[in-house]
Order: sequence, then C-alpha cells, then structure tokens
Amino acid sequence: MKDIFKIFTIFTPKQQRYCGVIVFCMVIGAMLEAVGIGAILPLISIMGDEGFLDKHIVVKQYAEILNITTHTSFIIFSSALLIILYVLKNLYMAWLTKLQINFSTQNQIVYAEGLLEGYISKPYLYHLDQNSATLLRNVSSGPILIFTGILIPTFTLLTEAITAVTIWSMLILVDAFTAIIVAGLLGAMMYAILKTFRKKIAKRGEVQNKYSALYMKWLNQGLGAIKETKVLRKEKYFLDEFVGAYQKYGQANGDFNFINQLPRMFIETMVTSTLLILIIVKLMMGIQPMEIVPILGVLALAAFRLMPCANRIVNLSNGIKFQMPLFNLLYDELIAIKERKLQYEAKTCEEKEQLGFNKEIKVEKLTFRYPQGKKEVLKQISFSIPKGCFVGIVGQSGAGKTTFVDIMLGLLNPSNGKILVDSVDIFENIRAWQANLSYVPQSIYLIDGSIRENIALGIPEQEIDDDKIDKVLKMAELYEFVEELPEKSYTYVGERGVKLSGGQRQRIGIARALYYEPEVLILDEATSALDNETEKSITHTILKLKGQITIIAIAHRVSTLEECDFKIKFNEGQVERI
Ligand SMILES: Nc1ncnc2c1ncn2[C@@H]1O[C@H](COP(=O)(O)OP(=O)(O)OP(=O)(O)O)[C@@H](O)[C@H]1O
Repeated sequence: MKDIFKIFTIFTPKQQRYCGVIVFCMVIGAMLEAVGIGAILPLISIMGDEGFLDKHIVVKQYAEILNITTHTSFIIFSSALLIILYVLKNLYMAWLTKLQINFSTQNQIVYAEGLLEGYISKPYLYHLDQNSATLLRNVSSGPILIFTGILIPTFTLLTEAITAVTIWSMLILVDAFTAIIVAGLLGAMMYAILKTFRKKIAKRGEVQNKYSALYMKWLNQGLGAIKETKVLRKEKYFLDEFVGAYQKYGQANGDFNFINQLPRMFIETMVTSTLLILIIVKLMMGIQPMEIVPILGVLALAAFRLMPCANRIVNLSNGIKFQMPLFNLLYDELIAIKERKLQYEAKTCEEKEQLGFNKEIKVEKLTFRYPQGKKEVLKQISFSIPKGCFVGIVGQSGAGKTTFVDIMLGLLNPSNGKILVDSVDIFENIRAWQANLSYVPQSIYLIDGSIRENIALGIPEQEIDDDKIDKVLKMAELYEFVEELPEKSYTYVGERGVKLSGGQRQRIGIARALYYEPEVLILDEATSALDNETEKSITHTILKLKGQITIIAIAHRVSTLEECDFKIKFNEGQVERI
C-alpha cells in the first residue's frame, strides 16, 4: 500500500496541493458515478408503478408546472433527466481525466529534463563508472513509466476505490446483507490475488528493468561499432546478445500481462456465481421472484459496476508494483529534482565569470588516485607554464598524461595539491577557469548537424556568428574545403561526422576550439590518429597560434612537438621538464 503513495513524495508541496485538488475532483466524480447508478432504481420503480404521481403529491405538483400529467410523459421526462445526468457526468469525467493527464505529462517533461540536467552536471568520475545505456534508459523511459505507469494509475486507482466505496454505501441502503457479502467476497478475493501475485510481479518488474538497460546497451554497441561489426563479421554476435536481453525483457512483460489478465476472469466467475447463488438462497427463503426483481436490478448493476472496479483496482495495483523497480532506482534522483525545484537552483550554469590569466599556470604538488585505483597516477608533481607558451606533454602510455589534462580541464579533482593560475586555485571556481579553455581530444565528437553547428557547438543556430565561423575555418585550414561543398558550412556531417575524413574531423575540432577564443588550448593526442602529412599540416595550423594563446599538447610523435617551448615528461606519476 505504501508503494501507492510513494509517488507523491517526489512532488513539491505546491504539486502535492495540486494532486489534492485532483483527488477532491475525483471524489466528486465518484459520487456522480454512484448517483448515475443509483438513479436507475427510482426509474425502475416509476416504470412499474402506474399510480406513482398520485402517491407523491409534491412530485405531481412540480410535474404539473412542467406540463407533465401522464405516467408515460413522466417516465419520458425522468429518462431525459437521467440522460442529461449521464452526459454531464461523463463530460465532467472527461475534464477530470484531462486534468490528470496534463499534470502527468507536464511533470514527465520536467522530470526528464531534471534527470538529464542531473546527469550532465554530475562529476566526470561518475560518468566513467556508468554505462550510457543505463542513463539513456533512465532519461528516455523513466519519466514515461513513472508518470504514465505509476502516477496516472495511482489517480485511477484512487478514483476506483472511492467509486467502489460510494457504490457499496448505496448498496448497504438497498440491501445491507447482500452488500456485506459482496464486499467481503470481493475484498477477500482482491486481497488473495494481490498477495499471491505481489512477489511474482515485483520480480518481473526487476527483470524488465534490468534487461531494458541491457538490450539498450547491446543496441548501442552493435550500431555504435557498425564498421568493426561488419568488417569482423560479428553481426550475429551483437544480434544474439541483443536478442538474449530483449527476450528476457519481453518475457517479463509478457508474464506480467498474463498474470494481470487472470484476476478479471477469477473475479467475474466468483461474483456471477455468488450473485446467482444469492438469488437461489432468497428464493429458497420463500421470497417471491417478483419481489426480488427491482432489488436485483440495482444489485446486479452495482455488482457488475463493483466487479470491474475491483478488477481495475487489482490490475492497477499490479501495474504500479511492476513499474516500482525503476521508480525505486530513480527515487533519490527524483527527490533531488524536487529539492532543486524548491531551491530554485540555477540551471546548468553558463556563467559569464572568467578567471583572469595573465602570468602563469603553476602546478603544485599535484597528486591523483582514481577511486578504484590501487596506486597514485600522479605523485606530487610540480611545474609551471608561463602564459603564451607551447608546452608538450610526453611520456609512455599509462604515465598519467590524460589524467593530468583531465584535472587541468576541471573534469577530475586532485586528491591533493593545487593548480594555481596567477596565484588563484582553479578548483575554487572551476567554471570560471573553464571559461579560459578549449579542448581538442584524439577523437572529436561530432553531432549529426551542419558544419557550423558543430563548430559553434552548444550555441543556438540563430545565434551563430558566421564571420567568426569563416575566421576559424580559415585558421583551421578548412575554409577552401567548406566553400566547395554544395551547402558550404550548412552541410551536414552525418552521425559522428561519418561524411568527413579523419583529418577534416580533427580540423573541425580545432575550429570548434578556436571559435570560443580560448586563452588556453589543450590538445590530447589531437593528431596522433592521422597520417604524417595531415598531422604535419594540422601541427603547422596549431603553430600559427603559438604566442597568441597558451597551448598544452599531449603527443606521442616527436615531430608534433618539435617547435614547442619546452616539454614535460611524465613517468610513473613523476614529471621532469625537458
Ligand atoms: N577511470 C579510471 N579508473 C581507474 N584507473 C584509471 C582510469 N583511467 C585511467 N586509469 C589508469 O590511470 C593510469 C594513467 O592513465 P592515463 O590515461 O592518464 O595515461 P596516459 O599517459 O594518458 O596514457 P596514453 O598515452 O596511453 O593515453 C593508467 O594506469 C590507467 O590504467
């Protein structure tokens, strides 16, 4: 039962009040439902009683005002009233459903944004430990499942429960004995069904949750490495892994759907049999069949209205249980979103603040160890880089060069030591330091957009400065190539830049880095995957920037760093200036 209300704990007090309004409207809706059913009984009595108007003088007086004098016209009038009641009730129910769906959809969007915002702003170390398929599943499917799979069913479940209680209360007035028997029977059945299937459903929920991330992972990997997959002829391997996970996911869903169909059949059989047995008992007690008929009308209606109610309550509870594993998994993150909303915390900030850099970068006794790492990757390293210098970072594979660069970039926090820029520790305000940086990795990530969108990454299309695009295209020696393209800088590069050569991709990376007019340009093996000629030509491009900005470049090839001012050699966590 506590599962049902857990969903409301992720909401702010304002949202909870809104939920309260929805629940209040639902109570009215449930009452309208009950009145709709209850109103059938007087109509049946009126139909069966020719002298009804004569027996009810007050009703007769009001009817005469409306010019209703005969029994037939009174039946027609009462039927018309009932039609209006049903139309109004269902219009109200449609409005209420829309209210619930709007609330759910709006929050689905807010929480999807919140989840992505949370993941994007998480430290780089967090992402090193996560598989992107899990995060993809959480952001893309999480809010949908939580809001359409838990919140809407919770609202519906509450409506059904309120409707059931109201109908049942009316049933008590008509025939208390039958009402108690029906409630006892339905209650016992619901309890038994929920208890029997609770664990099975929770287990299926966990399985579908686990394998939805896994099949997504294999999908990503199979399609992400399409070139290697095809060349190595490993299509079947990826397909088998994907199908293996998808089968388990599908099986869990199928099992749940089957289990969730059983209560309807069970409840229907039990309720119909009980109702018929009740009639037999009443007949055996000597009650005349004609006396049973009017009561039976309401009873059958109520039972057949209560039965789907009970059935839906069971189905909805099971559905909620099935979706709970993902909700529980995301619970802390959803609470964090609520807290962020409460604190009106600034969105992933794009601060204007920039750390001043006029003299030097000083690395002081910098030490780093990865959380799961056994030894220190950097051991108290110290050196300084004067502004405007071109510094080469060299050393064997695994020596800690990328780790150092990641610290410089503000992606990793040192275990000890400092990096001072004009005597200010960059970790005091890493965003302000990052405002000075541009970075070119070994493999540039290109979005499936135009060249200009890729260069001015993160800037809305309409705000891209085309003069600046031309300028950096020239600096990266890409201008002529782009000018020859049919759509120039508006040409699409394809997913991850598949329509470009490796050298062109790296040049776009350099143009991107330069678009932001950095004070410090960091290159992590930016040219090492290229052939000698392209590498030389890109190095030549970079060298043109020497003296204008500070360049820190990791490179394995000696030729890349021939013209640098000095080199820092990394060796087993220690450094030496050469
Ligand atoms: N996420 C991580 N968790 C634990 N250890 C890591 C992690 N990333 C890197 N390491 C370890 O840190 C050490 C330094 O790695 P780093 O990538 O900085 O070396 P590198 O000098 O850049 O190597 P290369 O030239 O091959 O890129 C290596 O021993 C590596 O195994």
